[in-house]
Amino acid sequence: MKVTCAIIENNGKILCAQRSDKMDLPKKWEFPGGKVKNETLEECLRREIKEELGVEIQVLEQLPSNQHNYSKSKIIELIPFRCTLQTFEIVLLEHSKLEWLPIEKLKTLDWAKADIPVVNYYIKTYK
Ligand SMILES: Nc1nc2c([nH]c(=O)n2[C@H]2C[C@H](O)[C@@H](COP(=O)(O)OP(=O)(O)OP(=O)(O)O)O2)c(=O)[nH]1
Repeated sequence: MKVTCAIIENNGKILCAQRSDKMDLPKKWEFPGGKVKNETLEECLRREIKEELGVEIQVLEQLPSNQHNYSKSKIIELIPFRCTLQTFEIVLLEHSKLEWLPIEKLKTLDWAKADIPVVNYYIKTYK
């Protein structure tokens, strides 16, 4: 299953989102995004960010994907993109919490397993 996610940068901080109790991987931190349907990766990302946060984004670049096998039936290819905001009124529509963190603090969160290599790559590349 392909999943896109947005590493949204603003004022030197990165938007991190906590999954709600109703989602799978409850309470885990992630980058907002979701499953790719019949659309391009960028279309998926823009659609998901609008659905989850109510904002428009600019997509800057695609970063290396990471595959993680949560179980036999749940194998995720997480495809991250660096993004910025085009509109700024964020609303919490699906997640339980949002945090804007500086790059040095990203590691303090309890990330979904598939995100850990993505976080590590981002820190190594952009700090
Ligand atoms: N969005 C997102 N999902 C992630 C990340 N890391 C990670 O393991 N996942 C997993 C959690 C989910 O099992 C899957 C994404 O599915 P989802 O439920 O968020 O996506 P969706 O909005 O398309 O879901 P649905 O309600 O249409 O079923 O990928 C991440 O950083 N962002």
